[in-house]
Formats: sequence, C-alpha cells, structure tokens
Amino acid sequence: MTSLISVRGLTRVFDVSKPWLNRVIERLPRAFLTAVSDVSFEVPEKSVYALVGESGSGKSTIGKIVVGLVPPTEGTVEIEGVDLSRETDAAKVDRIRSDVQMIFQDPYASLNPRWRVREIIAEPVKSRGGDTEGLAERLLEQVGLSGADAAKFPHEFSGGQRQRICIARALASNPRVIVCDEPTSALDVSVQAQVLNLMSDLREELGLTYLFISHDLTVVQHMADVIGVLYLGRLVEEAPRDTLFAEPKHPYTQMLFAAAPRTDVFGREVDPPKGEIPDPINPPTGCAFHPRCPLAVERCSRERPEMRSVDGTRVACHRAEEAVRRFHAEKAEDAPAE
Ligand SMILES: Nc1ncnc2c1ncn2[C@@H]1O[C@H](COP(=O)(O)OP(=O)(O)OP(=O)(O)O)[C@@H](O)[C@H]1O
Repeated sequence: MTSLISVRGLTRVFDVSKPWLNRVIERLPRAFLTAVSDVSFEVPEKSVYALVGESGSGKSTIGKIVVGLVPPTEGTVEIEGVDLSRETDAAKVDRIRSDVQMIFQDPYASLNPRWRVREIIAEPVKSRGGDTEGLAERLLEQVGLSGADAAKFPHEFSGGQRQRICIARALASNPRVIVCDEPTSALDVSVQAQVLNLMSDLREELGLTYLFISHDLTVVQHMADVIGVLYLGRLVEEAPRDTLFAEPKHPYTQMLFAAAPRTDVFGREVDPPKGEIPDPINPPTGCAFHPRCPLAVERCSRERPEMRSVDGTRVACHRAEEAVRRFHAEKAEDAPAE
C-alpha cells in the first residue's frame, strides 16, 4: 500500500514568551513550548490512522500541520508524495491541498451562522470556480440529512446534525483524506456513535483515508486501523489496532486503558488515566513519562528512549518488555477462576 500521508521528524515549537515589556520588568527569559517533537508516521491510502493522547499531547497541532494551517518548525509532511512546503507548482499545491480536508471538534463554531447551509457546503467548490448545481442537496442526503435542509441556517440544527453538515462541506471538495479532530467529543453521547458510524460508512463508500484525532481510545478502537499514542508531543507507541488492544506495550498506553471505570459511547467500560501531565515548557528529562510511570528506573530519567520494534509494535520505552510482562500478569489475575 502506498502512503497518502508521510510525516517525518515533525517538530513544532511555539514561542510562549510574555510581551517584551513584561519580560524586562519581571526579568523573565523567553519561553518556548515544544508541542510536537520528532514525530514520524505513515498513513496508507484508504486506511484510518488514529492519534490518541491526553489533552495537550500535540494531536491537534499535528492535524493542523498536515492540512497546512500551521507550519512545522522542523520535519516534513508529504501528501501524495509531495512536500507542499517545497512544491513550486501552485496549481499542484492547490489541487493536493483540496484533497485534504479537516473536520473540527466544535460543529457550533465551525459553521458561519449567517450563511445558509447551501452556501456553507458549496463554498469550497465555488471559490475554485467549480459547478455547485445541486451539490449541497446531494451531499446532505449522503450524510443522512434532507436535501431541503440546504435552505436552512446552522442554528436550526442539533449538534449531531451540524457535524453532519461539516462532514458534507468537507466532502464537497471530493477529498482523498479527511483529518478528523475529535469530531464527536462535543456531541451528546447518544449521537456520537451515529456520527462515527456515518464516518465509517463514508470511508467505505468513497475510499477515504482518515487521520483521526481523539483522546478516547474507545472511539479510536471503533475507527482505526493503526493507532499512534502521543505523550507530551512525542509518539510513544504505534501499532495496528488489534495488536495495541491485545497487548499495549508502553506503560502510558496501559495507563490510558486503566483506572476508574466509566461507560463509553458504545456502552463499554473505559478508564481515564491517573497523575498530572507535566509542564510542556519544562518537560521532564529522559522519558517525559517517567514521573508518572510505575515501572520507571533510574535510566528512564536520564536517557530518552528511541522508538524500537517489539513484536509488531513501535514503542519508545526502556521498560517495554517489563510492561508487557506486567500487563499479562495483571490480566491473568483479573481473569475469572475456572
Ligand atoms: N498557537 C499556540 N501557541 C502556543 N501554544 C500552543 C499553540 N497551539 C497549541 N499550543 C500548545 O501546544 C501543546 C499541544 O497542543 P494541542 O492542541 O496540539 O494538543 P492536543 O493533544 O490536541 O490537546 P487538546 O485535545 O486539548 O486540543 C499544548 O501545550 C498547547 O497549549
């Protein structure tokens, strides 16, 4: 399978310094926050690659870099084999850019309240001089709404319906890739599964490729072929979905699966992680997860683990083998006695 998206050594640093005068008065140094650090992954055509991690782990920043909303500080993103930041053929850049669309978390904020749904959906095509006759009506029906809804305004719809409108707008450009940034997390639990099912159906129907961003492993389990787990801007584990769920090898991924149970959108029980996320402006030395890691040894605070392959998983952990042993031991303990 060829990669539709190739992300290599992606790093994004934000200057989060206070204004110059405050720095002088308060004698503060400039401050930099590394939101994404040396992240590499490949998304094959027609597959779903999910990025998971807690808030602040850099998921949205990666999504925005992939669609071209934020430039990287270092590293490259190739779409269809082309690094758009270096490509000089403007028509080619425009065509490939329109092949990659994004759906955001908040369907309330991402629709212009003064435009009718017809204009909202057709706008990306109209702005490139394309034919918009009947386009909005056809796309609305494709996302499970009625063609007659094209004449309405966004405030006339529920959250789930608005996210369907956002999906229709993304589809208007006939994209090959959709970057989905927490597309259901602002929605009522009752409609989350419906929107996810719609996205799965559209993927099949249209042969779409998704870069799917979520903090929720259970949502990702429903959608993804391959899962990349991010911690404080770095990829710490990457594996095919079934491998990751059968045997998470990074203690952080295991923590994402553990702790107090709650029920997810599909009625299964899942658990939020424990402990404080460190300050990204002053990240811990060595492995950034070591202060929260139950398996950390002295080496973990000193030496940052490189990504390595362990039984079909890429994992950045000195203690991955020990983490796997512990995972299976705990699972065996939890299993009901015969
Ligand atoms: N424009 C910006 N300026 C300064 N810092 C930023 C900017 N955008 C993001 N950050 C910081 O970068 C880090 C990663 O943010 P990002 O939004 O990518 O994470 P995330 O995993 O998507 O989290 P969330 O789910 O909360 O959006 C955070 O610490 C965030 O505060």
